[in-house]
Amino acid sequence: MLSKPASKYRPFANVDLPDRQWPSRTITQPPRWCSVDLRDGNQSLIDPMDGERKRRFFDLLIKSGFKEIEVAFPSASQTDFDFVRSLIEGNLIPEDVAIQVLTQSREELIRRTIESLAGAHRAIVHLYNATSEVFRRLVFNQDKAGTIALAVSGTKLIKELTDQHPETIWTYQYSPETFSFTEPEFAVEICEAVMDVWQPTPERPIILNLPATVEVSTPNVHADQIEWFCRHLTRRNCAIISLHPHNDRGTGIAAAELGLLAGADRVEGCLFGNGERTGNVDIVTMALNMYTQGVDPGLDFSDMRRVVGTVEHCNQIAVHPRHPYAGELVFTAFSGSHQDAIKKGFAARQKQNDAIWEVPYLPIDPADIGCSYEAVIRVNSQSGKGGVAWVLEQDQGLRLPRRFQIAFSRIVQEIADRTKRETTTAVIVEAFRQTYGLDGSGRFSLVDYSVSGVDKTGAPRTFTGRVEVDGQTRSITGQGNGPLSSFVDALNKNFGLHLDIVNYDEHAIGTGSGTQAAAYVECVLPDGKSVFGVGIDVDSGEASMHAVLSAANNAAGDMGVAK
Ligand SMILES: CC(=O)SCCNC(=O)CCNC(=O)[C@H](O)C(C)(C)COP(=O)(O)OP(=O)(O)OC[C@H]1O[C@@H](n2cnc3c(N)ncnc32)[C@H](O)[C@@H]1OP(=O)(O)O
Ligand SMILES: CC(C)C(=O)C(=O)O
Repeated sequence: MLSKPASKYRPFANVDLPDRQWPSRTITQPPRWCSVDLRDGNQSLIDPMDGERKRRFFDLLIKSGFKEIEVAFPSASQTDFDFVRSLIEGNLIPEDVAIQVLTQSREELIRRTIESLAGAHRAIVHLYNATSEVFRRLVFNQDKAGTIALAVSGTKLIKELTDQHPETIWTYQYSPETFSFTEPEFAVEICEAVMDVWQPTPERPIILNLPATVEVSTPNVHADQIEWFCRHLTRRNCAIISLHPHNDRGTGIAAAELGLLAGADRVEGCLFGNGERTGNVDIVTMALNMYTQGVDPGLDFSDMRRVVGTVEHCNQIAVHPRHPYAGELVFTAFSGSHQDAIKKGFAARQKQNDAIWEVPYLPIDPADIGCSYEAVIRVNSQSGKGGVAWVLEQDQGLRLPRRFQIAFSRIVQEIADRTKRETTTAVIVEAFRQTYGLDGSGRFSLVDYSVSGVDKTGAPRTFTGRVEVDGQTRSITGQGNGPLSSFVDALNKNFGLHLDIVNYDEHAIGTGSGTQAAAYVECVLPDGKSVFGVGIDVDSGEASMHAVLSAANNAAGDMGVAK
């Protein structure tokens, strides 16, 4: 018989909320953020952080603008306890930052937790116990009353102990752990019981943290759960509703965003989504998502590479190269049509000169998080002319005319196909220099020359010069209306070429005393084929002569030039 794994699972029951309000709301302000990297993130690591790594992470969180940071589970280990002490005794916590610590509802653990906080200016004591039916039955062997009693007894003890230390500004946080699969009525009931003990006020609210300890439903169900909870809690104005989504179904961010629409005030999560199993909600992504909607998240990730480096060091886990906003490849397009659109977007941006960001395929300006535009386009066999042209412009300041781009991109495409790997900037530049003789590899080189001046009769101008071809110097002359046409005439006559210039372009490279000129020519041959040439020189006249010679070198390869 075929096994049917799907029959092992039950669908998640929806919340009864037909008049839900959240779908028609938008996020217009950031939540209160709380980083739980040093606790929930830390407890998921193969090797939990030592004091040095915790300290580096803590400093990063402060720099990034977090005002609430869960720093430890002090009763878990001496390392965690000592870390809390080191922050307090070392006076390392800014006045406006509250450190948060987690504890189970067990007397000895609570006492140790409060002990760790002695002397803190501001502290959030966070108590949890699991409330869902399956945990009550399988893990705690407890009924609902017993589960409430555990939360209430822990809250009473914390109240008693914190009341003995009025020098600290205390906030109390309670988490009905496994909220995401707790009966909504019971979640409200247990939180009300905890509030009855703590007696929060609008001025001194309690934090009710509603964790998706395991993500078990679609994000809309999570939003319904949060809205239902907010609407049924009797003293809503005395509570900060906090979210703590995990990412088991890969929709932690969506759940958190919809949870905010549903009325939550606060979000707990980790940078880059570290955490148990598939992680906590990723605060970096959530914050930058807000950015892209014109909402200032109130967190600073403007030096993203430094943030990534520190987090990788502390967690000893690499941030994925495709991680939203932060991955090293997220601003890089390899494919031709993406490159084309990005290039056009940047060109339009230079002209439009306003503050609105509108570059196709780039939801955020890389500069906003400290990234340059250099890596926005990289070239491989999936790339097109726009990508190759971008690389040459960024690296060499060259702005190839459209038909020139098409011709050169075929050469790059051939390299990419042959090597079957990324064609780096260095390889593209080298291929360009070689193809157009900028490296001196062409058969022809111009030794010296002069062109007769214009006279009043309009007589043709005469090119007289010496050209080295295959190691031998030859004197040549030719006539034309200008320097270029007379040079072309001389080359055609003396070497059996049949060049006809059909396009000419030039532009400056750089500014000031280092300015150079780049000149591009396209010539057609008798068979209708085009050959291209480029010349670069401080003098624009010289640049154009070199461009013609470059085209001649390419034509010579094609035509079997007479010696
Ligand atoms: C969803 C979350 O992230 S919750 C946070 C989880 N984080 C951690 O567990 C990391 C830190 N934890 C630890 O270091 C240890 O678990 C400690 C120090 C807290 C406790 O260690 P131990 O005393 O050895 O207990 P153990 O780890 O086996 O925990 C299970 C016991 O705690 C009880 N328990 C679990 N949660 C709670 C709670 N919130 N309140 C009271 N008791 C609890 C269980 O019922 C079980 O009791 P039992 O042994 O009588 O059956
Ligand atoms: C303790 C709680 C908030 C938790 O970490 C979880 O439920 O994931």
